[in-house]
Amino acid sequence: MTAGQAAPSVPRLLFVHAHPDDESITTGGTIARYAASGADVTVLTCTLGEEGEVIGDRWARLVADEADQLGGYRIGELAAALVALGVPTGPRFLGGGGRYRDSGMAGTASAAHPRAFVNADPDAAVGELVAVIRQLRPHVVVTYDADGGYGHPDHIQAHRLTREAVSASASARFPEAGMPWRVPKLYWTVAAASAVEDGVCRIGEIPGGWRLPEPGELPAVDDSVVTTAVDVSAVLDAKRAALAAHATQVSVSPGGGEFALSNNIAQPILAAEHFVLADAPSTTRETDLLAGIDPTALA
Ligand SMILES: CC(=O)N[C@H]1[C@@H](O[C@@H]2[C@H](O)[C@H](O)[C@@H](O)[C@H](O)[C@H]2O)O[C@H](CO)[C@@H](O)[C@@H]1O
Ligand SMILES: [Zn+2]
Repeated sequence: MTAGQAAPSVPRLLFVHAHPDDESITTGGTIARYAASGADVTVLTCTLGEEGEVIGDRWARLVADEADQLGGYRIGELAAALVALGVPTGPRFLGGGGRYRDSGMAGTASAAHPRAFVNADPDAAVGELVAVIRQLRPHVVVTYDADGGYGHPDHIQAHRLTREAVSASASARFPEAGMPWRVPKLYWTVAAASAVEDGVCRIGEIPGGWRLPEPGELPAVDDSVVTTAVDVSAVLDAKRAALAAHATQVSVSPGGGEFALSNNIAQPILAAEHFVLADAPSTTRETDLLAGIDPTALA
């Protein structure tokens, strides 16, 4: 083991996300569950979220078109969210904080920024991610599916770079990035359509100004592609607290059953989080990301 490496027998999971808030929105319950179980959990965030909108008036002028301070502020939100999820090591950014900038939603001018994540040099970014993987030696890596969950360019970029880095980590590429490490399981975080539909049906009273999603409006995948359902019902308070920590991006309803982004579209806080195990048979069905892995056999 080298400095910063976890003990061999402790399960190690790496979550690769595009912006501060994604870790809590899509995988907050899973992070909290495995952290609470004693696993070594790392959240790697690719940008600072500089191009986000801001909920409320207090910090509205931090946005990119005004003070352009939102990225720094969101580091603090991410730190608080990770405390709520039980990740003691705090925020960690691909290439170091500020290396890559939030590219903005598809079709926006911010994608032209030289540091925009979508403009990252693929070899450089993959090499940076390989170095993280080889240092952490994760048993599980989680990121988005090829569509980035809902098509955000930074999410799609995170998928592409993570997929290539997981493959490269096991190869002789990037010899300066440490000893090769084969990641046993690579997952995409997804939202199972049946769970989303059921959750939306259960939404009761919502805050003024929010609205219910239109049928099919929330990102979701057909249940048939989902390989893994992780029960997070025991850690929903931690997930709610983490969502609330991202207060410029996320609002949680007073009853705690729903959240909304700055678009004020109510989304259910689900008791299960769903994943697709990359390159696995579509018939795979599991309830544990670590299924089939013996950490003691993986030094
Ligand atoms: C969850 C997520 O990926 N959020 C991103 C996203 O933010 C959305 C964006 O501002 C959109 O215009 C709003 O309607 C929506 O409510 C927001 O969630 O894109 C931002 C810019 O790239 C990013 O900072 C934010 O983390
Ligand atoms: Zn995002």
